[in-house]
Amino acid sequence: MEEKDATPPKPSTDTSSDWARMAWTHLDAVRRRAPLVQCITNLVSMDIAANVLLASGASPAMIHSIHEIPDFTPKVDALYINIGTLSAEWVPAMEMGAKAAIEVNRPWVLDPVAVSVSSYRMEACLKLILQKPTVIRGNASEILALSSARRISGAKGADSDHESIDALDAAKSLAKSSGAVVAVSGAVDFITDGDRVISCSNGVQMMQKITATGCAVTALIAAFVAVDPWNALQATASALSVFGLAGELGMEMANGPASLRMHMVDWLCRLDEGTVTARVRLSCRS
Ligand SMILES: Nc1ncnc2c1ncn2[C@@H]1O[C@H](COP(=O)(O)OP(=O)(O)OP(=O)(O)O)[C@@H](O)[C@H]1O
Ligand SMILES: Cc1ncsc1CCO
Ligand SMILES: [Mg+2]
Repeated sequence: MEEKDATPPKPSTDTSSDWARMAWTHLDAVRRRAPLVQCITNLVSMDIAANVLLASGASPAMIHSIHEIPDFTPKVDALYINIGTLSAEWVPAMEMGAKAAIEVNRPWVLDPVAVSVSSYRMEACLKLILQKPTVIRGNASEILALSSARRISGAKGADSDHESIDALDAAKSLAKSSGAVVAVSGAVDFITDGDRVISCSNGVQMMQKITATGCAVTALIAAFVAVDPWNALQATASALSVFGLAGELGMEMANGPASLRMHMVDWLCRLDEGTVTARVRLSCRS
């Protein structure tokens, strides 16, 4: 990452236009500094996550072998861990990666995909959370389950069975118990550190019809937090809003989920200052 010490100026966040300006500042910093984001992520998400990171200006690396983590992870700007296609050989890599990132003071971000489907997954996640993730981003069902450390009935596989607002209290409580910023995605995204809550209303419903959009936005959060690690709450909100805005603009040109995916990635690359500052919809709730 170039200009390693140049963090974005801390934005004032009094009005919605200040929040939108903040989102632009973060996106601009990602483009200028091209943070290296290591992804230990599921097999479904690898392509879309890498393309979303590249289009946004970051540098993705899908590297997950325990034989490479000691050499590679200390050099990255952020680490992204996603348990979507968890199996026995991935767990040690995730634990080793999180430990390595923490040792060199790099942010790391967790996506607890389908945490409710098995005790194995829940236990793996709870153990990872002991390694102090900077951010946890999940859908409402995932955050509800993780916050209570219990599998919830009725939760589907990777998709949510709840509205994001239903998981807001759970998100606050998980943020307080884990020390992480917690983001719940959905029609409105909520981002909280346990006290403050930011809401983001960018995005379109059809984003749910593209597999691994949630995984991809968590990867993007890692890139945004890499350029502003001391303001993880704000950086996470910026990433969600920029991603949602790319979805809105993409939807204007799309015929369905497959073309939305393509246009969304194009828009992540094309977004300019005027569009971001005019169309990002972030606000402080608390
Ligand atoms: N109803 C909706 N309206 C607008 N945007 C939405 C809606 N539902 C989801 N999104 C957006 O889609 C993206 C993915 O969120 P979602 O909650 O679907 O993640 P997820 O369930 O973890 O996805 P996956 O596991 O498939 O990766 C987020 O950017 C979110 O803001
Ligand atoms: C569909 C699916 N199954 C495991 S991971 C994944 C991608 C969305 O989370
Ligand atoms: Mg998910």
